Amino acid sequence: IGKRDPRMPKGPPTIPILGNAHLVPPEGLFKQFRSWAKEYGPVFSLKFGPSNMIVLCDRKAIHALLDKKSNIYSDRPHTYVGQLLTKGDMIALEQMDDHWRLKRKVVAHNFSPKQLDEKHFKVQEAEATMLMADLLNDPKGFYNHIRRYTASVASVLIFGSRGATFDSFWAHGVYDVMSKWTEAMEPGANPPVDEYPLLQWVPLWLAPWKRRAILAGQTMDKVWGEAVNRVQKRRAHGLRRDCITDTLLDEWKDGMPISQHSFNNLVGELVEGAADTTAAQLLTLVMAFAKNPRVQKRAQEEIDKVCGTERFPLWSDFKDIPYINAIVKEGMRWRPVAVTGSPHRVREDDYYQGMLIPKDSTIIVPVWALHHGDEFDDENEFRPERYMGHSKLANDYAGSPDWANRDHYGYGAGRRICPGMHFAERNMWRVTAKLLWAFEFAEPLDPKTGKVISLDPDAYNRGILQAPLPYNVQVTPRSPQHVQTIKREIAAAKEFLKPWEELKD
Ligand code: HEM
Repeated sequence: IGKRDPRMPKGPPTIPILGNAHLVPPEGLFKQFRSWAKEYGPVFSLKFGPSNMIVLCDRKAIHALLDKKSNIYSDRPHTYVGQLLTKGDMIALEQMDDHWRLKRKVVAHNFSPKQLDEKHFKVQEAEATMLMADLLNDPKGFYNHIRRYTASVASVLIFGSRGATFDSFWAHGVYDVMSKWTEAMEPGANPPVDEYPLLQWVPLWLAPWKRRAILAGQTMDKVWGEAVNRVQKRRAHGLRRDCITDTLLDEWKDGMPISQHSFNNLVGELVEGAADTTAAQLLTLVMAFAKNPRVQKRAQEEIDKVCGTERFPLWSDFKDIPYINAIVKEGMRWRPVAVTGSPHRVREDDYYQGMLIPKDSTIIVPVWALHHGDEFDDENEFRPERYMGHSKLANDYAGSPDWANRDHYGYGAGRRICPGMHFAERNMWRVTAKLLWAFEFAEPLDPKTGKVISLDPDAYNRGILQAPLPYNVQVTPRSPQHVQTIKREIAAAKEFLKPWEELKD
């Protein structure tokens, strides 16, 4: 046990029983992947007791395996902690079976480019106007205003209720779930229970990691149970709203093809997928703007030429303001929220360039390590210019056979690639363009000395999803004309969002 099959890709030397388990740092495994790739080659392996992990820090290998052989590379590793947390009901952790296909279809249909560009965009536009209004009224609260925006857009589309302030259940509920979820699931934060199943029998009182997972699951059940209850209560009063949960409840009125718990988690998971990840990337961008006035200036020059001060940038300006797309991509490269991607599992023995990839190996796309490899000059610099040759959206590159030209791996790869990416790309483009059109972002000043307080670009939370820890920036409107234009649009945005106002009990 713990010994590497010599036919497998190379990796760090193993010790009996543990294999490489003793080498996993309690945090920062995502950075360690880069060091190991440099030492053992871009496709390397790790042993955790009897289990195998294959890390693909290599564009060509990702395409050859996850994209081209997705029929065998699209399961998920079994996770005891994930099971404790979700009771098996979570699309992101499920095996590639009929249950997963049914759920994936719901997501793909509701968040297709067509649905987004013909229907949902109006919600995104109106909420983005409200975000600008929030930043005008309370610039210091920008951190939660951005988190409110992403949660509220998702809650409108999914539950038919907006979170007008961060205090609203519809805005903060998802963050209550996610903070517990990401801590409980961080690679390295739990004992290797999947490799040594005996650990499952450690009693609860001796296993804080188990208690943490159960607690995270209880929070999840409570929040999504309440969300669905609120929808059902509203419907019992004859109030049907235009949203995904109502549509599914109508469609499945004669019987659900999944359990109630699975349904609650499915709709909840969509808000989870949408809110925290997108907010993390947007908060990364705001920090990058404050630290890089040059980037803001270049973007604003492009935006001003197209929009002036009289109107906001719109999605229809996408082609005319190419720097915004480059900024969004550079944010995904520089600080990808899913630092180690989401693990896949291979169904059968396979070979890559003569190396054995044993059945049931966990396959990792080490997103942060790929994005900080030697192919990027000054990989620690935030420099959108590196993406100026990539004028398309992420899905165009992910679906292309030209693997060498892929923009980034922030949404994963293969058949499990993020089904919310069309939604995320549009959210990020819209908000980034509008924020830069309206505001200047600068690092904060020390009130006593008047000196600039430099923001720490590495101050991120731990966990499988990493967002900047709360920080301060100065947010200043660019001109009175910009302020006037925002104010002019607020009434129409509020009116549009009225049908999704939160109901009072
Ligand atoms: C910037 C925003 C986002 C990022 C960076 C992101 C990233 C990811 C990644 C890395 C995966 C795993 C892919 C893989 O296994 O290879 C994933 C899966 C998933 N994402 Fe996203 N995501 C984002 C936004 C969204 C949105 C807006 C939604 C929902 C509308 C969503 C829903 C999902 C779901 C349901 C899965 C699981 C798919 C499966 O296992 O089949 N995500 N996402």
